Amino acid sequence: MDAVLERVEDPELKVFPQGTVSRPSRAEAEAAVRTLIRWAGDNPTREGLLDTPKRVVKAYEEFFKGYKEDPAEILARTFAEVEGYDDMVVLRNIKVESHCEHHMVPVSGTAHVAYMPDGSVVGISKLARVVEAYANRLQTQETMTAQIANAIEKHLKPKGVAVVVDATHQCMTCRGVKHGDVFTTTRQFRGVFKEERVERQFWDLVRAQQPRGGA
Ligand SMILES: Nc1nc2c(ncn2[C@@H]2O[C@H](COP(=O)(O)OP(=O)(O)OP(=O)(O)O)[C@@H](O)[C@H]2O)c(=O)[nH]1
Ligand SMILES: [Zn+2]
Repeated sequence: MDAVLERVEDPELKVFPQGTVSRPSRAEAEAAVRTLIRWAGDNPTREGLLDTPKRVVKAYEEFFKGYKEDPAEILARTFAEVEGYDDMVVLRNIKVESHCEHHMVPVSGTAHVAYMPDGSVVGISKLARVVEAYANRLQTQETMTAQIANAIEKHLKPKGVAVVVDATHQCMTCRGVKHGDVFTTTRQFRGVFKEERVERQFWDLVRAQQPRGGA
């Protein structure tokens, strides 16, 4: 009989995304990897595979560390001393390494994140950290894009937010339909970024080819 997953608040986790379930032990997670190795048709007790469950579980800790990160905390510190700076802040080409919730295989790409400050600004690295916090969880690209926009909107309360994610899904390139080179683009424009003029300025900045390392 399938184990019944009960919804519990794990004290080790700071964030409780919808449906968070009781967390198995490391030994249980390693045993699950041994099961998958046997399912693939190999022998988990042979020398080359002996330490693999340990490595896979360690890798999972890294891939899914976003569940322990709290975007509210990441965006908590803002700076108001900006000499009245009142235009958009755009971070282009933030690296995105994620895993799709349907196949748990890599999704790789980039995100462009912008916001229109309303008085104060946030440390720019924090925007990249918010992208990572959601990328390091299981979700669809659409969900991740909306989550990033929602977090910035909720915690920074800017005049607007724009998030564009461009990514390839290995579940489409390495298996299934096997269509390589397909990029999926998802976008969320909120507040003033819904205005055509502001959206155009955003795209102009995203597409601007500035020399790297230049002034
Ligand atoms: N919308 C969306 N779909 C995704 C994302 N990641 C993976 N998918 C799709 O999720 C779908 C799952 O479809 P299913 O029919 O349940 O699974 P499947 O049999 O493995 O599908 P195929 O990939 O077509 O072989 C597939 O079409 C995937 O391409 C994502 O981030 N967003
Ligand atoms: Zn997938």
